[in-house]
Amino acid sequence: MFISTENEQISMVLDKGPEPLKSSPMESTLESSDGLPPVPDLPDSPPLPLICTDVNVVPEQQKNELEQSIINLEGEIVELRLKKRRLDEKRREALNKILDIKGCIRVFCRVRSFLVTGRRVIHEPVLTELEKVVVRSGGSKKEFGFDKVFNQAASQEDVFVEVEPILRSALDGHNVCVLAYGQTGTGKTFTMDGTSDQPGIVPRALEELFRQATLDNSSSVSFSMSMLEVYLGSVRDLLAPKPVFKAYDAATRCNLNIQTDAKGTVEIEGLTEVQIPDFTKARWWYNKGRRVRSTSWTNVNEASSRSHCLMRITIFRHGDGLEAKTEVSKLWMVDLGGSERVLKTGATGQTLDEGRAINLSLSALADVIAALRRKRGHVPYRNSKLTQILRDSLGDGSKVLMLVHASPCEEDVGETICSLSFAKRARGIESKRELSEDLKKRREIRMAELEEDMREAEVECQNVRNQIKEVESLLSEKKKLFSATCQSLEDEEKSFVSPKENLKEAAETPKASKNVTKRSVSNSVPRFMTSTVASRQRKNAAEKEISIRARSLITGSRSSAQFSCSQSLSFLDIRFKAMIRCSNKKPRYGETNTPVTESPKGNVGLYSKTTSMPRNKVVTYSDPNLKVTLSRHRRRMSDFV
Ligand SMILES: Nc1ncnc2c1ncn2[C@@H]1O[C@H](COP(=O)(O)OP(=O)(O)OP(=O)(O)O)[C@@H](O)[C@H]1O
Repeated sequence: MFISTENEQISMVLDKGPEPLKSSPMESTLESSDGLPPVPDLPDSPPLPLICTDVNVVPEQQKNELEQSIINLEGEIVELRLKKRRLDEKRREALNKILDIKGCIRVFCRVRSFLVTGRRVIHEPVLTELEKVVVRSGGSKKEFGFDKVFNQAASQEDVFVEVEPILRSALDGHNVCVLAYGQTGTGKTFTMDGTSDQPGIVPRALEELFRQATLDNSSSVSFSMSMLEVYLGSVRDLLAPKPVFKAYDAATRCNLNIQTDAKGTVEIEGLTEVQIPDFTKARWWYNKGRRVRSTSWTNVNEASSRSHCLMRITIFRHGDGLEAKTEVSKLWMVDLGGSERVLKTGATGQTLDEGRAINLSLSALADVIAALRRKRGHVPYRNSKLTQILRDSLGDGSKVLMLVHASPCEEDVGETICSLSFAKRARGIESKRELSEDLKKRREIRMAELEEDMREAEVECQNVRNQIKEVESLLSEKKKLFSATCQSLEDEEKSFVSPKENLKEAAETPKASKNVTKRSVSNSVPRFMTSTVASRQRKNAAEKEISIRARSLITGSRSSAQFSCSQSLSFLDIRFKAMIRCSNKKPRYGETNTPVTESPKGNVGLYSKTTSMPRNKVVTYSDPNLKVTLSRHRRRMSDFV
């Protein structure tokens, strides 16, 4: 029976039980090159079907096919990346338009919950609606509009959901600034940092950034982090190495220089910038910076932040093969110092100075935002360190999100009104309250359309990303297969020794073969494993015997070729193979082969196909019947050996 395994590209002939097999007629007419008689023709045997595959041509053809499919797959990847880029641009555009409609400076309000103080809450002066806060004080009522209001029951998750789109904008290449503003003790630090069980915006944002970055496999995104505080009008590096801090005291606080280049890009001289390869590392650096931040006890908050704490994430978006340039954007997350009436906090001495400095810089921030809102030519960035640092992230093309915090308590009403008025100024003409109902409606419809476009582009983009992943993995498989095929061809070229040469080698004098053995062995094994004179003689004797027996096998005189148990003849022995090949008149590399046959009595026939297989070719059989037959075949061979 002939079985051709498609994958391995080999043909094998297996015995047909007791029925005698006949070698091919063509084979019987061929004369052995070394003068050995040809294998006798068996006239009674039925002619066998012949399936021959030239193993020497197949790898070459396979190599060419693989090469072509690699080229095709690479082309497919390029096209998919282009498509992904177009979809990404579509999504970015839609998001940008949404943010523009919503306003480049968005203002949210969060009203803190009542703290457990033991005091009974008699009157609640602050009422919240979806986009409105109403404050009642001394018989009067004041209303403040916002883009979004978070009431006392709002969770950290609720807040983050609204902040997330602006993070996407930062990843898309815009400079973004998220600011927490409000009176001391209203929950700015709680919103930004949170606690271990209720993480705030910063840890969530870091996690989200890394999540988004891993989604996009075609362009690589990397992040670096810096942290600083603006304390008493000077800039202090929160991630600086320790020795700097040891020498650090009130008089010699680090005062880093702020530089602005011709393009308006801000750089802070000497500010530590650390690479953050993953979320864990980012969190570690962030906690390190937080621990260094200046806080002190006040009447209002026992761990009151006495400075503005700024964290900068620099986003580097390295383009794929098609777009080599790197886009850089900044995401600032700022926990501003508490706006407070210094007398109320009971501050004296240095704490009083800290309060004044905070208020001064907050006022400068309010001026900058007001100037931007009015689109004035001159924006007073230089009035404070805070506004100098944020210069390139507050102006044109940037997105600003201000979270104003308010206290729900009666005794804080005055401060609450101050904070909400600040927010109102910041919102300015962006406020929807100034728009007519009709215009508001049209804007909402447009935003809904854009949001739909964005979602569609996102889903499509994800599909394309998945497709790219699939094609890339297929490509890598093909490449592996290709290099294996090349290697196999190379090995075949190297290992191919013509039958004549083999026979010649086998018949050579012990001296000559000794040299060959010595050379090859000494190159590959340790010295103690090299052959001795006695072992070489034994080997030569065995080789001669192999040669004689193989000849007798070929001529059918099996009885005269009994192998002793102590001598082993490898089925793959190159000389043995060469002789068999020769006796079959096996054509040379690249020519058509003679099929394998096995003699009816279970003894050896010819196996020319297997002998010419590339050495590293792994043959597998998926057909269980074939496995059984092959193992029987192998057993016979070992019986013979
Ligand atoms: N939404 C909230 N839910 C529960 N607790 C809150 C909330 N907001 C603030 N707190 C608690 O109120 C206290 C003061 O909050 P936090 O320190 O965040 O205020 P702050 O505005 O940062 O003050 P400062 O300006 O003095 O630093 C903290 O104990 C905090 O846990």
